[in-house]
Amino acid sequence: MPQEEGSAGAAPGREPVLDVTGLDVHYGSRRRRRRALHGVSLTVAPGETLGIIGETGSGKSTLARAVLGLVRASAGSVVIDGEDVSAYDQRQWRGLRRRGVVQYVFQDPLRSLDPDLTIETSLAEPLLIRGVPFDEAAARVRAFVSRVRLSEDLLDRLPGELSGGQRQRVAVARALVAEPRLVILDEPVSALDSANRVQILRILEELRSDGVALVFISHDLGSVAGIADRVAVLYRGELVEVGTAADVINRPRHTYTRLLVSSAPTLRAAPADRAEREALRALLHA
Ligand SMILES: Nc1ncnc2c1ncn2[C@@H]1O[C@H](COP(=O)(O)OP(=O)(O)OP(=O)(O)O)[C@@H](O)[C@H]1O
Repeated sequence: MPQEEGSAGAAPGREPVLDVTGLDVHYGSRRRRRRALHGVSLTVAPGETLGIIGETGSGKSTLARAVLGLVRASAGSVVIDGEDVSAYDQRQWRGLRRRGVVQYVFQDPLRSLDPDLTIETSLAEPLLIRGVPFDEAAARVRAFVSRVRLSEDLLDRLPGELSGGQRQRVAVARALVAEPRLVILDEPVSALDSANRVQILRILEELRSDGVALVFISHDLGSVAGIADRVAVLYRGELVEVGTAADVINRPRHTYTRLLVSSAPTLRAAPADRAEREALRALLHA
């Protein structure tokens, strides 16, 4: 099978930051055991953004959790920045997180931010944990705040005193301030209005030049298409198609991808009509 169809390989010659091979994840036990991911393989290179799209229940969050060590895989391996983390215990995971190698941004920024810490403390924390001296951390926080287009006036506030868009910018800043190698963003713009959505996507686009690898998860192909170098399509726990964003949109190969593209009219000059979408759905469920 050609590589682009089912395994998201990084560009040759660059050591991947994330290398997932043959990942299986199950939930439940015995008769309630259910497979959530099957045979997922992907890599993400430094400075690359991989978009992962799929409908609700396709396994996107499970993939993120497995990469972050929050659920245990039943088969396969996860290598982050050259370290095989598949068999890490809790202590080793704590060490990896403390070093700030991998960061996570949730759809709801309140989950990424401690409600009792000021924005300044939240942003400084990842740096202080890594041993950056206080004055240097404060200076880096101020520089980063302007990169994510937030006013320094917000630094003294609590997360509850910010708008949703401001909070998500803080969450993105917190994930990136300590220069991680890999950031996983799980539906980071889904809860935002279109102006804030565009702003966050622009900020991420700019920060990519720092060489961080981004995994951008969404159910919406439209949100991912503008930012991802490559797009991986997850369907019922399996990667069914991987390619450049342009290829996936203009030449979708899998029936499910064709349905996704046809359901996102802004992506195509001539959107599919209802009859075409019905026909694709029938084919998918045949
Ligand atoms: N803790 C859990 N226990 C049992 N089953 C789970 C658990 N978490 C997820 N699942 C199941 O695993 C499958 C994949 O779920 P997952 O949350 O990864 O999908 P998703 O693509 O992120 O969906 P959404 O877009 O709705 O967040 C679903 O069938 C879901 O019901």
